[in-house]
Amino acid sequence: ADEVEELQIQEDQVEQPEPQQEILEIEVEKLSDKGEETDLDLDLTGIDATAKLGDEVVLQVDEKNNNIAVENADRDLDQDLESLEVNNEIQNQNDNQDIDEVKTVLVLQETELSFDKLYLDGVIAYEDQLWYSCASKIERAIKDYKNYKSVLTNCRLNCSKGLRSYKLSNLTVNIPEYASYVKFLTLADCYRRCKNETLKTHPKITKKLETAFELRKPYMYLQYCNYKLDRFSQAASAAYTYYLANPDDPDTTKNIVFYRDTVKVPEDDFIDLEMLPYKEYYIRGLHAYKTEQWKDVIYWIEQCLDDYWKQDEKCNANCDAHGEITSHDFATTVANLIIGLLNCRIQCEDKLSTVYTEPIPFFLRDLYHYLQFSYFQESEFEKSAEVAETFLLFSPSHEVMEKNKEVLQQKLDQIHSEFTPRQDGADYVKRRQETYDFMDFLVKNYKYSDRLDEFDVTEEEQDPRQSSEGQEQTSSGKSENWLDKYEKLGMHIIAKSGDLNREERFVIDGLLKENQCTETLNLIQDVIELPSGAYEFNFKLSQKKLLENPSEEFETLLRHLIRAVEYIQHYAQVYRNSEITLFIKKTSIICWKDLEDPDINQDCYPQEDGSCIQFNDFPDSLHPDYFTTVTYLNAVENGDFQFLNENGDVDSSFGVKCGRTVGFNSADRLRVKVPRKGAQRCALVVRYSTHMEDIEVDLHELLRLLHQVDELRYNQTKEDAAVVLKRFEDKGVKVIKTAEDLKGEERFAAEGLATDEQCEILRNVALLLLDGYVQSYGLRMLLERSEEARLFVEKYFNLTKPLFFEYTHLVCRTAINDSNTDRQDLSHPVHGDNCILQPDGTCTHDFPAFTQRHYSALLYLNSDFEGGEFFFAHPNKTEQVSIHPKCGLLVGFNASSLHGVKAVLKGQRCALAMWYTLNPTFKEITHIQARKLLEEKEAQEKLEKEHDEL
Ligand SMILES: O=C(O)CCC(=O)C(=O)O
Ligand SMILES: [Fe+2]
Repeated sequence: ADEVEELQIQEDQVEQPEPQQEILEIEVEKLSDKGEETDLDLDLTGIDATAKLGDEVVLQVDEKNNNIAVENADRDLDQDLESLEVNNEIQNQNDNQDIDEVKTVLVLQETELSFDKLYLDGVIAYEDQLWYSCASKIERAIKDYKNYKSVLTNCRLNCSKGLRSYKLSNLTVNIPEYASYVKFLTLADCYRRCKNETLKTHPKITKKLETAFELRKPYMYLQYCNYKLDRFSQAASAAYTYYLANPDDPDTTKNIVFYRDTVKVPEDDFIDLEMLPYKEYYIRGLHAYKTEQWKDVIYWIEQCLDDYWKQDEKCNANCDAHGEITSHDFATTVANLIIGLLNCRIQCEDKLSTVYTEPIPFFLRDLYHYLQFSYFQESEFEKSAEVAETFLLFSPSHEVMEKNKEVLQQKLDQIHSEFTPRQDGADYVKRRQETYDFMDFLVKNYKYSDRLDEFDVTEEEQDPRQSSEGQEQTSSGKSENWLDKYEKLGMHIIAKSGDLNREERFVIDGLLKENQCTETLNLIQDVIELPSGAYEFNFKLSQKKLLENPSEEFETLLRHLIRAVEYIQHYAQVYRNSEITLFIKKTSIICWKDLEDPDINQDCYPQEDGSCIQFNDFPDSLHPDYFTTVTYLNAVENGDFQFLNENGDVDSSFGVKCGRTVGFNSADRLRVKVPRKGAQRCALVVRYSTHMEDIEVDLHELLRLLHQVDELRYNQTKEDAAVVLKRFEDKGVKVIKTAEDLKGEERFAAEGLATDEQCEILRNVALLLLDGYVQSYGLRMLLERSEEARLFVEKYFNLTKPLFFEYTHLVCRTAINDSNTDRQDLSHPVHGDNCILQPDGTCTHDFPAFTQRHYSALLYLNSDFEGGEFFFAHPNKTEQVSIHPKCGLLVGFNASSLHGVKAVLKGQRCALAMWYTLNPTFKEITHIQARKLLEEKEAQEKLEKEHDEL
């Protein structure tokens, strides 16, 4: 009995890893089906030539009358015939063959049709609406591309492992310099030969074509052509496959929803057609884990690991093709190629950790955790110990695993002995470490002098048109472009590295707006005091608060904070102009207040991270792996930030204010001036590392929590669209213009969303807002009407995900001069609300556009003015249809629709303008705050009223 109990207790001590979950983020809209159905329905007798390359095709003389075959005969076959060898010989090479069974056989030879040509043909077939041909060509293109890629990879692997013979291996040279070249020459020769011998086709590839395949573009065509062929599960899988590589593409998410909700393709039929085996095993393993089928977990996760190593080897081998040639100088070119190669190898782990659309943190390491736990459950303690030890190579002294290890040591009676980790895992960790160290060294000692090479540019001049469209560019071009964009958004750089003596330092203004600072300061009510006397708020604390007291305001504030952090991270990354990713290592808000205890802080230097250190404790040199940004949240007199030099003297110093951001190496010397009595000096401090394993777990955990909060809230508020729309109808809301009337998709105009009285109140609110004073009934009206409008848009467009306010404002436009009524200019030029209209008429959804805005609506408040028509526009900015506003009229549309407002000629035009988003990260905070304010005001007014009545 003793033993049983012991077992119980120990098992409880073993903690389980949290399974990662990925939930499809899907936007909703109907599948846009361009034009009428145009399927041919010719009743002809065709030949079935639906075979793939390499198949034998027997000419069938039976009647077949499906239009697929017709289409095939029509076009597909004609084209293929050029590359077919018609093998009319009777198949009698084999003497034993019975003559009666002889058939005429067409052999499709694997000849010239390579993926480049197939893809092009597929696209042409798509344009010609030859759906069958399109689908089959694209499928073949994809297959050929896969084959092509795998040949290249295998050649690389086989050559580097010496599995192929080298023709050049007899080459002997005596000059040492030449000897060092021989290795590369033999490898290159082997690779070239291998390719020529094994490639079945000889595609002509351009960078553009390769990118198209890497971004899974062929699946976009495959999806549509299969859809037209009514092959819905195949179409759904193609759409899903495309989505995974392009999760931000709104059309694809729409399509997925269409297949899922309208066509009712079962969830399991959405298959990632590019899925690598280990990912599938991982998913199975995780499923088993959730259902506590330990044997299955072991089986699948072991399989997963096996295949992972193979894919990792391939990923590493393919990095050979990663370098960029940026110089004419031999040694510089080789050095740059090596850096490109290492960089690429470092990214393999991230790449392979992406099972869905985002890398799963600690993917590889946690495979060992799943195994460790499952082996334990199956009482295979030795194996459990082995994988525990392997896990610890990835994260030495990981608390949970250390505990588990102790349990295992007791179980196995090996109290003080170490276990032996797995060889493959150990090798991996070692190689990874070496690669990191190598790269670190290079970054420190070689790459840092990068800017010295600025004149060594061999690239062609960029086509300026291309660069404005955000095409691929050299890394330096890219960041300059970004900095320009940031500058346009009001993020003004006030001091850069040149001014600040140290390479990485910068100071910018305008990273946060005044209200963002105020909001963020509102967050920091629960803080912890640090030994230095400073106060800290962090994501760990916020998780706690979110769980204990889940207010929507706090939750939204947190989302805003996370967004701000991501923004700052991006700025820092771009500023450093480094290809090395900065991972967020730790985010905190640090407030220095005047210190009650004057002894603290006497002889140490207060730091932005809330510590206070001795001068001697400053590191001797900068550390290239760590970077810090500090974004101030309030203006403080006498709370300067000071960069110090080697002697501890002030090098440069800055006053602090909301939005000012300082970036510097984490090992840089600096000092914070602690504010005077009564003041507090708060800043958002983000520390970064170039190592992925340093990534802030609390941030991920918080994101997961926020996601859960969303799901929960949403599931509580879901309501059927038809029911809601009926309710609107009963209240007198009527759609007076549909998408068709308004000549575009996802547009409507409805009347009855506000009464004359409500309009009047809102107009007054608009005017009162100018003075910053609104009475509660005005505020209530504003919230009520905007909520009705939001709900109507959500339900009218039949969105299956909730629509959130992103930005709301009341705006009145007044005619400049009432007498001037022949103006032709626009009050608001033609634009899309979430994209930037380019001169060629396309509207690009790029930074700095508000790409998070998915839908827009305007609730008009009056009609007693002249001009001021709202209109939808063509890409060339000419008018499509126009609408004259009136009270209660709601115009709703997809935020990408181009539109404008004509000049107001006479009088004043008032409207409540609203932008909505499907992404809860962008929820409007002021809306939530206004609701809170209203509650407070109403309570106060009630009190006053009671008081009056007394
Ligand atoms: O006021 C209107 O009718 C439209 C305004 C608008 O399009 C905008 O502010 O983006
Ligand atoms: Fe607009």
